[in-house]
Amino acid sequence: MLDLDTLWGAIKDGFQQKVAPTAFNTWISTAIPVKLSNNRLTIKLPSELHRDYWQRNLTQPLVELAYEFAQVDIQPVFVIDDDDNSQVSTLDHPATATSFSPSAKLNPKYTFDTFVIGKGNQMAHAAALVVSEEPGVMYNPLFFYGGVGLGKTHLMHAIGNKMLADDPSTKIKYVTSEAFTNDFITAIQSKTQDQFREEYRNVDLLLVDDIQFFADKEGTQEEFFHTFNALHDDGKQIVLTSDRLPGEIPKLQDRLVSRFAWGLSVDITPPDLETRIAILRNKATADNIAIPDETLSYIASRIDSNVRELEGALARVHAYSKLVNQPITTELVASSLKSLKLDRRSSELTIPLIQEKVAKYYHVSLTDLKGKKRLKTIVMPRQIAMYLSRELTDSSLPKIGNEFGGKDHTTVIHAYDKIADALKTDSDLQAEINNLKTEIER
Ligand SMILES: Nc1ncnc2c1ncn2[C@@H]1O[C@H](COP(=O)(O)OP(=O)(O)OP(=O)(O)O)[C@@H](O)[C@H]1O
Repeated sequence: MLDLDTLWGAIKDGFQQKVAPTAFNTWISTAIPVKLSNNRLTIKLPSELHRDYWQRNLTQPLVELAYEFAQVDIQPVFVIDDDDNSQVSTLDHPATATSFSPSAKLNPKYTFDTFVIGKGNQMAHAAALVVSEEPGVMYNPLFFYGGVGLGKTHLMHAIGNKMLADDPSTKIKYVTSEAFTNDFITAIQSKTQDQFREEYRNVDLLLVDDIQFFADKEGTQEEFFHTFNALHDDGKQIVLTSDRLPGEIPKLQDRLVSRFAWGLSVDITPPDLETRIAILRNKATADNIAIPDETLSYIASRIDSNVRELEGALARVHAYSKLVNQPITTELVASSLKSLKLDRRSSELTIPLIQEKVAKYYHVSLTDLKGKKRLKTIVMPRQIAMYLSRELTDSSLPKIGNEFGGKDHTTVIHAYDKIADALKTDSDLQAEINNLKTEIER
């Protein structure tokens, strides 16, 4: 008869060989085996964070180590120390050790307080606030769309954080669409669809990030459709984000598109200069970085479309100033951005440069490249130039559209998707794009 202490001793020895000492001390030494019955091994962990880590990274090796030692398939069950409500999902479902994405991995820094309101996001911000105060009533679903790094995730988490602050018992689930898909696949593989449904339908607020990755995933869309309906019927709030409007997501089922239209869709556009400066100033204060106003303006003027890059630039400048042991000044920033090649994307790699190189490469005139002619010999280079503009610069979709004779951002998305799709199979095109990239980045 396999005894708990002997088994755990062997598992610990095994982990000692497998993982680095710090990891061992952090994750393994803090775990306490509680019970072994019917091959179910109950392990007590200090926090949700530990449990998430175990579920993600250590469950498989644990099962293997136990098998190696005792030739039994154990099913780990994690409970959290000193929390009576922490009887995690696996306990309620003795037949499996399936683990889905943890419930509310909200970033505590993403709150309404830390969000700077500007022209491009004020509507989104207001809608988010309304939803956080009266979830499931006004805008359901709330759908944020817009380019990368513009604060969609931040606002989504702010809603969750506010609801939790108002009522700590609120049940919230935040996942990316990929995590939803993975959970769904796990549920099918381990025949735990009921548990999956329980996880996703028994919440007050469901946040799904980047749903453009649902494109092409028929089965997942089907399941999400039912999840959506169940929550909506129950008056539970749903918040979604995507880089584009639902109708522009390729192969997104019509019934989902129409359901998403029940609520409110708000776009977030890149912040103007004043907002960028305010974001930088807030961030500098929060991180205790001493930096003159004119230097903040300088950084904000160099990076003009993506808040994530803006914050990244500040962090790098800060690190650089510590490295060279000098205070942050505009001169220091200029040289650090240069040495880090940080502003290359935004300053040197411009859309006009890309257009010029592409036009030359395919022997078409710049006017035609930016114009409206539908000749195949022109359309293809135009789409390639749009694709490269999105790949190589930080420009927003509307900005790219503008640079191509005032085209709509949906035209740019279409061009991008078309080329990205063709690149998967067309080796000639791959070679051409590679040549062009070398040409442009030279
Ligand atoms: N208005 C704002 N005020 C303060 N911080 C902001 C603002 N907008 C964005 N940020 C910060 O910029 C970073 C990127 O934002 P976020 O991750 O929310 O972007 P996103 O739109 O979800 O991007 P992606 O499409 O890549 O997921 C975060 O650190 C966020 O806190």
